Amino acid sequence: MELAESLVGGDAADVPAYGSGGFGYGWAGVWSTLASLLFLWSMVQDHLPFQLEDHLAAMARRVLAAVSPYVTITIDEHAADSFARSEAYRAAEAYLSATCADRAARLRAELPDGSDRVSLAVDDHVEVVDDFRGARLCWRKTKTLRRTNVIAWNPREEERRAYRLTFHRRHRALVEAAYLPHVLAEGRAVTVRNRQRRLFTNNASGDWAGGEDGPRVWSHVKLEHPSTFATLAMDPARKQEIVDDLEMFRDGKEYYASVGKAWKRGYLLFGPPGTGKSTMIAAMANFLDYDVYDLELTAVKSNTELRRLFIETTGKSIIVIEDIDCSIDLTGKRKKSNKNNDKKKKKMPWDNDDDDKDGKVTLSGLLNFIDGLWSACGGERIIIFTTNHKEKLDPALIRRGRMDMHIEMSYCCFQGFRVLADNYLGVAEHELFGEIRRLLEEVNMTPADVAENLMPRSKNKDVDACLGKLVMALKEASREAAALANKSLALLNKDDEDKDGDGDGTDEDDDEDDSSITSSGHDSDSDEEEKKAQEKEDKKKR
Ligand SMILES: Nc1ncnc2c1ncn2[C@@H]1O[C@H](COP(=O)(O)OP(=O)(O)OP(=O)(O)O)[C@@H](O)[C@H]1O
Ligand SMILES: [Mg+2]
Repeated sequence: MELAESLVGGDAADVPAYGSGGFGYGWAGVWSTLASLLFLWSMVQDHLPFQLEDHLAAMARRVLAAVSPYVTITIDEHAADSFARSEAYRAAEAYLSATCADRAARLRAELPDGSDRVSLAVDDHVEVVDDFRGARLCWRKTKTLRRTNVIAWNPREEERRAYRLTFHRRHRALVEAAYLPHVLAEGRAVTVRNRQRRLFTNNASGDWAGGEDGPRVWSHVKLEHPSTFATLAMDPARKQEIVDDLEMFRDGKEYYASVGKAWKRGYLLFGPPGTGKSTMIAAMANFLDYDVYDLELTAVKSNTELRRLFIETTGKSIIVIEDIDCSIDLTGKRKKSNKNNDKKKKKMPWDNDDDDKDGKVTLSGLLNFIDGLWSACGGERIIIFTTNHKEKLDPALIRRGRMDMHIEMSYCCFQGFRVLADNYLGVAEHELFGEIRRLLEEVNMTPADVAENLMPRSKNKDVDACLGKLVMALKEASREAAALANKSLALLNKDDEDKDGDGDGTDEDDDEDDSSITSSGHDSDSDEEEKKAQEKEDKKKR
């Protein structure tokens, strides 16, 4: 309605020649008189001072508005004092391209920035008629040259473009209340359908220097990952559950509003490396048609920066933090140096910082990012964390409401293998399938490894050779697993024998082992205390 209100400020002077445009109200005489007046007007225009000319033009508009049964609404390309294209203009353009372009005699082809698809728009000064609930609505794109004494670098800056919507005044209420909101909604939907999706990454805060349109906190490239749910290898029932959940989210705006929940949803993807967590994110983005914001948390220096990054994301997007356990100090305390840490471990922003110093991302900052008041602004956002070690994550971080759905990405099952075999080799059945099923039940192999084995080595897909290669790899993995199991068993037996030999059980090593097991309870208690103390400290700072 707000938009409708603002749009209805247009004048009624630019009424097109409806005698030929299809309105047919028998005003031919009036229009021909007007045409003569306009001709006369253009003749005298050049000889009048500016002020007088403007005055006469305003008067002519008033006279015309009084006698004409039509109303014209103008949607300018640029709102006053703005360089950016007005949203209403873009929506009208997208709406007309999608709904009325096929009726236009003259079209203009454009290749929008970063898109591969040519878009067709109604050309300047071409009239198209739209029907809406029995009302006929006439659209025309106009282009006038702005009169200015300033010489512009770019001649296009001189042009003033606008869409003019003309209709009979009896439809005015309908247009304001229903048609304009319809154009806006449809136009936005078309823009979303046609847009090139983007993959964003956060810039280091030192590079946030402001441009004309504000600081650039994110940079982006085209999102071109080809993964879909059809190509994702996993248990089909679980896959369907995820698809249903995503659909429910995407279409759930009213539902979320009705239950008083912010329109956002969190997914935790966990599992060993190579089981398809990142692939799943791409499949989700492709399914929902959302942008992806890949948040590199180690480049964020403070909770304030984190909030800023969130505010700068748009709706219809997935915000991803990969390997969350490696990106933040989940205990809220300072990390101890640990040489045995994961190979993926990244340098933390607080590594060289004093703990008491302000300016670092804390667990509570991250919790607020996901679930605080700010997280609700804008809506329609999905937040995804991935991890190889779910058990390392703070329960507060992954509780329902923050991470609503926990999805385990696991080793390749037979159903998953079938998807891969179909994708990579185009086979749905084969005599080796039975053996592969049996081996997959025995051995843990990631979908990444299965896929690599199935990948043909030449253009002529040799299905037998590829499946044979997989069988060999599975057998090899099975042998290795058996050897490892034997080795572990032998070590355990040796340990038992050592203990029996010691008798008193006061071996130093034993003590150490025991303490690491029993102290885990104590450690976790003191961890808990330290975490609470840290959170209090954070709150105070804020
Ligand atoms: N479930 C799967 N379905 C289809 N392809 C998969 C699947 N899992 C892995 N792959 C293949 O293996 C490659 C690696 O997978 P991906 O990067 O998604 O693993 P990941 O779980 O994110 O690993 P990491 O924990 O190391 O980040 C992908 O490019 C894809 O080709
Ligand atoms: Mg990954």
